[in-house]
Amino acid sequence: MAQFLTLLLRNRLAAAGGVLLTMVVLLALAVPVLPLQAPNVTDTANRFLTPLAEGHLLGTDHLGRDLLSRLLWGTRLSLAVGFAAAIFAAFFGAAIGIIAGYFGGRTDNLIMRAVDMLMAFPYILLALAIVAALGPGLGNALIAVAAVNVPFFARNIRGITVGLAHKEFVDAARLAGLGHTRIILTEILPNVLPVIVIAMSTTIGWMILETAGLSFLGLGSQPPQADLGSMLGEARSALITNPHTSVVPGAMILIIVMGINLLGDGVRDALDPRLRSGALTRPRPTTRVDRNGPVPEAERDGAILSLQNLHTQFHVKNRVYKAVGGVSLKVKPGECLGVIGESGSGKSVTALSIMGLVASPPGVITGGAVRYRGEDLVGAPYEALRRLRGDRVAYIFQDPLATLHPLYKVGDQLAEAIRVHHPIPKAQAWARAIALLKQVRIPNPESRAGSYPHEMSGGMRQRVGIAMALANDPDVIIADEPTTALDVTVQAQILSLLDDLRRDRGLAIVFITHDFGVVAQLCDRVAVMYAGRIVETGPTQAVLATPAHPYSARLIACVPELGAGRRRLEAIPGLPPAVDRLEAGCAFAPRCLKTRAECRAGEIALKGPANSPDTDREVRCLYPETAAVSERDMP
Ligand SMILES: Nc1ncnc2c1ncn2[C@@H]1O[C@H](COP(=O)(O)OP(=O)(O)OP(=O)(O)O)[C@@H](O)[C@H]1O
Repeated sequence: MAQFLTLLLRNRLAAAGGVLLTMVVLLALAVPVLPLQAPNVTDTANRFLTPLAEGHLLGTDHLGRDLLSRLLWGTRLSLAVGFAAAIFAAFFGAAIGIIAGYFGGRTDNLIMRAVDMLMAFPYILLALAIVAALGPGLGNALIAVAAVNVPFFARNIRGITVGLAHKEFVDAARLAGLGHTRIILTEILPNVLPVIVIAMSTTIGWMILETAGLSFLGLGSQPPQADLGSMLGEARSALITNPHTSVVPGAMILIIVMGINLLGDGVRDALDPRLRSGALTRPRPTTRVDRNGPVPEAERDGAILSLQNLHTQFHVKNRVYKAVGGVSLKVKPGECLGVIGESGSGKSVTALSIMGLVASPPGVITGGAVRYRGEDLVGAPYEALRRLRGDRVAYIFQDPLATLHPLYKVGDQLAEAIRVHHPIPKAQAWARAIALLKQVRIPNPESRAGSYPHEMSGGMRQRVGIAMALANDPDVIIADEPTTALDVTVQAQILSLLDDLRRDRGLAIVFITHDFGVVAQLCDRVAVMYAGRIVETGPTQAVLATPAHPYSARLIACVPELGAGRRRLEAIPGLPPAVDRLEAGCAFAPRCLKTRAECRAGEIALKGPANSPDTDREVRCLYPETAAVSERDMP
């Protein structure tokens, strides 16, 4: 709640709307105790007094009634009716939507067709018909306004509920034997509640306007009772001669509706952090580039892909998340580079930055270069990146279910991936798709090519993702934890396939993983990441045997060893730092056992361990583990 309020208040417009609305609501609540004149007492001798007349701050209306008093009493009534209508509409609409979405089938069909019928009438006509049937009066206007808004809530909430009804946690509740009512109340409702609140916050203003509209037509509040709409209706005949009588209630409607809408938008943003961060806006086809420093010079080192001091950040409102803070990596043809580190260390963002795939907003590449065959890809035109993506540089993503299209057969998706870059006949692409499925050890590939992603197991989908990466015989594969969903036998087969490809075809692989076993098996070199930076890099066997950075050492000590007997696994105490609040010095210092004052001051360079003859090893530490040197020096 506190976080919600902080987010809401940070939005200046929403805060202004909130202040405006709170003032109006407080004023409306205080009306009975304010020293106001009676709102309905007529005084024809003092008709149409202008504002600031003696005893009448806002003047009088056509019957000499005090406008200020009528305005405040009318505001109180309009607010009460608007809020009540919104609550009724939200309650009944959400209940209908949840029932239709949860039970589905015939129940859904019956309810939604009835809702469609209601929606088929223009809303004002429907409201008029309801008031005509029930008779004029504010209570009936409230019912009419609530009724015409029920379909809006019902449709919205039904859509969300359909998506939730078969989610794993709802199925789990069902399997645990919970009844429908309990599931709806404990599993569905908490998930749709924010949507209901958001929908309410954005429709209350509209409902106040609709109620005012009915009163304006004489169908809402009845004389002498004042609400904002009826005041406007009565002032209609004097619009030209005494405009203040219409301006006063009109201005109040404007203030209320504006206040509610500004606050409503703020509530929506605060309840949906993805909207705030820009994650729901359509991302640009390439990551935004805003390089502050000079572009690093190309190096002639035989690397097919090299990252030079790459910086990628997320700009969310006034916060800057430094997800990648100056990463330099290189991989040669036929080489496999492992990137390892705790969750959140920036491995995936580094990988996505290579082809400009970090979503913008909120992602921005703020420095460095990414060179493929010497060409800098940072800020390269979209067409150039599109030609490389999936063809020369391919990705295997972490979550294959999220990347495969649920409505197309996997064979078609593979064929499409090929035909996007190589316009070959469909039949030929289909045959290649089958060959690829075979290559990634999918049993019965001819029939499996005709399966939809949901018909496959997690491991099979993962292999389809791998097949798609191999589809165009790329030069570089960037694999982001590609074997996590695979059992050890299939994992071993896939690793040996990748290994064969790099040896036979010179495929370069950047392999992101948490698994040291995989790194040891496949990677020539390894880079250890922490808080968006490389803290150690070197040949895999050397780093695993004698880690130089205390973080690498402790990370390796966390790995259980098969057949190593009983040994205490040393978890690393504490948590990785938040990348929007990185302190000066070593980011690992708060968790390190060897921290000294100088570790927390200034930049620490990535360089070869002191006294080490090994130029291929680098560590970002002032006091690296000495074993890194001494053991390697042993004969
Ligand atoms: N849209 C975003 N807005 C703000 N911060 C983000 C966003 N996406 C990622 N981050 C931050 O960037 C950092 C790096 O995330 P990344 O996904 O690269 O981690 P990772 O090392 O790949 O983790 P994992 O192993 O769990 O996949 C994290 O601190 C994460 O919170």
